[in-house]
Amino acid sequence: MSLDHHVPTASTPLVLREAPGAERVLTAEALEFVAALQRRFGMNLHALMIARQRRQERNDNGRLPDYLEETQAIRQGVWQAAPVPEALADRRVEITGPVDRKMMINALNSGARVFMADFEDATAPSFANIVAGHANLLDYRDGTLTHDDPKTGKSYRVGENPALLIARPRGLHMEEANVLLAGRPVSAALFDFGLTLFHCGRALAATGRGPFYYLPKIESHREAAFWNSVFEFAQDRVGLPRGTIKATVLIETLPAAFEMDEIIWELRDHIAGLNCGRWDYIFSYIKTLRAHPDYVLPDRAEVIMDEAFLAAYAARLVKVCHRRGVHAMGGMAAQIPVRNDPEANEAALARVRADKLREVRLGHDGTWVAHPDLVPVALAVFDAEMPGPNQIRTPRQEYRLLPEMLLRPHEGRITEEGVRTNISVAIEYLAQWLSGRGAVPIMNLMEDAATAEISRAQIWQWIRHGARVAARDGTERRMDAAWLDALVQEEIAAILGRTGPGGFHRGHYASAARIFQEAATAETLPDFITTPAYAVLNALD
Ligand SMILES: CC(=O)SCCNC(=O)CCNC(=O)[C@H](O)C(C)(C)COP(=O)(O)OP(=O)(O)OC[C@H]1O[C@@H](n2cnc3c(N)ncnc32)[C@H](O)[C@@H]1OP(=O)(O)O
Ligand SMILES: O=CC(=O)O
Ligand SMILES: [Mg+2]
Repeated sequence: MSLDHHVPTASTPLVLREAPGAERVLTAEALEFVAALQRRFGMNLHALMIARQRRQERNDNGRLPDYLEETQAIRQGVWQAAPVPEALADRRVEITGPVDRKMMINALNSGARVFMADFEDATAPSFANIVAGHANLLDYRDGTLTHDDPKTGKSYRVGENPALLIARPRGLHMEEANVLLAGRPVSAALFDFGLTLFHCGRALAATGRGPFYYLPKIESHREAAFWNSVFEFAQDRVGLPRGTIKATVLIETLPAAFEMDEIIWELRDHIAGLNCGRWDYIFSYIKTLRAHPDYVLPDRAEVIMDEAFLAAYAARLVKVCHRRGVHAMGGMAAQIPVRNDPEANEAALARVRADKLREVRLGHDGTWVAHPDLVPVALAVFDAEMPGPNQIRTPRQEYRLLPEMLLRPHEGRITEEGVRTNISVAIEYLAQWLSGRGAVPIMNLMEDAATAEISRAQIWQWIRHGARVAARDGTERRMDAAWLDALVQEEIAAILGRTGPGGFHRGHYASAARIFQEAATAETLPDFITTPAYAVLNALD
């Protein structure tokens, strides 16, 4: 593999690393497109990231999130977004997964209406993974996405009626460290969006099946306006009519939950819906309210969708979406099939079924599943409860969602089991992430970047506020850094016992434990665990 296909100049991006497939993905024209986006929008993005910090400082100084006064007219106005295209009218079950070749084919063939090809929560963003993901999308475009597994002898081909593909680029806070423009890394979000649009946009538009996107981790309507400008610029440049791109915005940060109308308004020509990204949302709740002792959450397992701030947010999302004529998508239950234990498997499926029933009855127009075996489970619920393609026009009793309802914490205990589980999940997940895997089964649950963020943020929050923990021996003790240190050492000993020294080293467990412990004991909660982890991942890649 050589980099001869791309000779850098001062004004073109410099690609620092080789990766299989790069000669097809990182063509001079495609890189020039990414560079054009970066030149035009890089400074705006920088300003938006500073605005995030400023808002967080205000939250840290005692302010609580609230509806914005200056956008009241948008919230109260009678208006709707541009109509959702026919291809997206019925999206009752969407499967998500990393941009791994075999999994993409499995997802496209899963029977779900939509497949979200995820460069974000489900993908560890090594350059190899990212470039391979983009190469897979090129093959999807060309009808050549096939895979022959030498280990199992299984052959994978995309079948008839594949799921509709929606791509999720990385979040606005991420950089692609391996592609520099004028000496600075380009935005990972612009990189992923730019490459997918440049390579696949026109082909998808010609079939009426795209280009469609999920937009992650947006924190404000200004960020939505940013994406809208990116879409307009990008469509003009590749020769697509404005309004061709349709995005579904994940409402997965607490600040964004207060700006749902405004986000739809800013993207009104380019939006198809909002989605309850519940896992990042819980993480964002902890992060946004990190300085406030009254908002400490109980064990992660007790932070459930039908209560407190999560129930209020889901209800608001359905209400706002339907008022504005777009889809209100549900989210991901963490349960996945349990192999070799029929009873545990049935219990997991029952949890997923109950979650999907709650969503469809609340008014959601579709939902997410993490695994092909869960597609029929979710489909059965939505088919039984949702006779039409969606519920956008189904009238519903609406009630006013006050700011305090969107902020109300769950009640429940913090237990030693909860503390130990968070430590174990965070270290195991980070080790897998550093090994190149972004979605992982741990203790029979789907874990990805969002769920792992909750685990590590909870430990930080409990230390910061000296939470009282119900210990195994029946006593109560305060969470502190010294106890965390002892528990991390125990966890490391247990992992070493399981893996042996070679496996421990190869599995990157020491780095994982260090990244986790530093983040959990930092003076200020670090914004994203994937930022320090990315520096390590990129050095390993
Ligand atoms: C918070 C959020 O952002 S949620 C969205 C992001 N997260 C995700 O997308 C998670 C997606 N899910 C997954 O990655 C996986 O299901 C995991 C990691 C949870 C479990 O993976 P595994 O333990 O490997 O699952 P399992 O062994 O049961 O897989 C069985 C088969 O289903 C396939 N499969 C499992 N999940 C998926 C998926 N989401 N998409 C496509 N195929 C899948 C496997 O590749 C495997 O295929 P094969 O039989 O052809 O080899
Ligand atoms: O991206 C989805 C989430 O739950 O986080
Ligand atoms: Mg998320």
